[in-house]
Amino acid sequence: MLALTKLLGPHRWLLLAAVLSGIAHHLVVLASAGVGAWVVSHAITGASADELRGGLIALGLLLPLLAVTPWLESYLAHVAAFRVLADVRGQVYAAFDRLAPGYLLQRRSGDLGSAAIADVEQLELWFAHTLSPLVSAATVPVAALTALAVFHPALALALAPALVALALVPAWLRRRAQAQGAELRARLGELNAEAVDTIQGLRELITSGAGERQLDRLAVQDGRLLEAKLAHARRSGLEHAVTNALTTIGLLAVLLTAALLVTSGGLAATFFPVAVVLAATTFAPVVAVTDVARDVNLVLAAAERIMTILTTPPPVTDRVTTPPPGPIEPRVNFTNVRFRYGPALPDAVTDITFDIAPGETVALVGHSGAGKSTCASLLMRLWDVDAGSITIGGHDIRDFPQDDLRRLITLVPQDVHLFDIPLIENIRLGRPEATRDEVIAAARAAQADEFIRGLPDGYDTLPGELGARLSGGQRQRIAIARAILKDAPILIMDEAVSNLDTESEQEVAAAMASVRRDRTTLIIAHRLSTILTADRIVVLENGRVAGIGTHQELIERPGPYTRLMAAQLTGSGRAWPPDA
Ligand SMILES: Nc1ncnc2c1ncn2[C@@H]1O[C@H](COP(=O)(O)OP(=O)(O)OP(=O)(O)O)[C@@H](O)[C@H]1O
Repeated sequence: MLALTKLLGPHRWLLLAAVLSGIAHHLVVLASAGVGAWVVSHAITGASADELRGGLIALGLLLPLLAVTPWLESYLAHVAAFRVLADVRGQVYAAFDRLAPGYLLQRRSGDLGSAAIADVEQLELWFAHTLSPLVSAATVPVAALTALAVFHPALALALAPALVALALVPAWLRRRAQAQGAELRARLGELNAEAVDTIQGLRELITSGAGERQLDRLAVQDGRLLEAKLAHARRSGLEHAVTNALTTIGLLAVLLTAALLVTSGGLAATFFPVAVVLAATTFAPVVAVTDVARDVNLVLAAAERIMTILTTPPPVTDRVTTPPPGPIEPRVNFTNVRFRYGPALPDAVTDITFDIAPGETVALVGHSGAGKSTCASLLMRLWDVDAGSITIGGHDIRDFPQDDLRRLITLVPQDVHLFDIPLIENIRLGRPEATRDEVIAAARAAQADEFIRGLPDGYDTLPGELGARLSGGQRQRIAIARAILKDAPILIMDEAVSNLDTESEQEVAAAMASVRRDRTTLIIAHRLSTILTADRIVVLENGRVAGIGTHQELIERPGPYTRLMAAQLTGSGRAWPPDA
């Protein structure tokens, strides 16, 4: 609950105004019901118009408030809630940005989507529909009990046990409710993740004939969610039944006590309806809050998931605010770098030492899991090294603010993500202020201009409309165009592993040659043709450097490189030596 108030931020005053309007509303209901019952009971016992005037005037004043206060409460609570929701969503996206990708890689994208959208939406229930009724439920009965005690203390005493019992119901079921709330939100997150996974992997599922099995997995997740919902509904139903029973018992107790008091002369008969109406009205805010409070466990679970994201420390933090002075020479040095992904995990890379001279292209090669991507991630400072150092132009990369470091480096990933905005904007992500002509020039250099012009709307085509119609090679050329446009002095390329057709491969190779020109380049290389065009090759084996040199130097020494080449050539069915 404390976490929820922390999320309020500057909107707490608006919510306080909503809460005060809610209290005012319930007090007005209480007062008008009491006064109304008083007027009616006096009217039927023959009171004169003069005697009724005070009550009627009070009713006349109370009626407009009866309409205005609930409207005000609902309006202010919703405005506050929607503003808080927008703020929290912004904080969650900012946290994703801060935590990417170290934390995000460990969570499934559907589950994160669920946290960013559904969990945040769930907070509306708390801010717009629960907080104000909760405060009213705590204050209004006290006022009603006081009013009843003024008529006769026995009436207040008759009502009090039911009210106390009602307040205890949520506490009685709290632990069960909390566990169910956490379970339900987690199951929903899992189902979301499974659904997103299924949609993203549709092509693989269809081509591998595994669609049915995936549907079964989805059904299992769905079943788990259903079970969690049923458990939640059972507890919620029990709470509802107990609340109803206690309300009825409380009302009967007041009725009975009032009747006994009237017959024994302890209470004027005209106050009998007033007492009963007051007692009935007292229960309204309590019942209203137990109604919404039944789902508060869901809100608390959602808030906890959100707070986990907001409070997770980022994998890297800036230790400086300004970059080193002067021009930075694009020379990269890895010196005795060691890194592991978690305290309980083995080293992913150990004692890595190599350098890339300005304008040089170094290819990182090695078996899957050898540590190639880890080296590239460390250079981009997605994680910090555990030992050793990485420098650019002689400056430790930790001595650059992250934004400045990432301006020096551009990445062409294996599988480029295209946003559903026109292709021209997708390329422009490399440099948002670039003109259309500059974008087209970059696309031309990346061998992407021709195929883009061939699309229905050319550069204005939306990738979403194309579905999966852009090939891997075409996507990669768009990423290369982005990189050319960004024009950073250091380039990291993660070459696609999947096979491109020969034509596509030649076009990608030409695009790569164009983007590499005059840039310090680190390529995670998978293709022989790429390896052969590198100035030098760094061979990684089990997270360690197993050889550095030109292709010629490396093939002259039988070792990890020759084994790797032999394995690759056997796989591709090509003859050895490759450069023959
Ligand atoms: N996010 C991660 N969390 C934990 N371990 C990881 C993570 N990423 C990589 N590893 C581990 O670190 C080691 C190096 O992996 P890395 O991805 O750098 O290899 P790679 O040579 O790039 O492989 P590939 O060619 O298959 O991408 C491997 O043992 C891998 O299992």
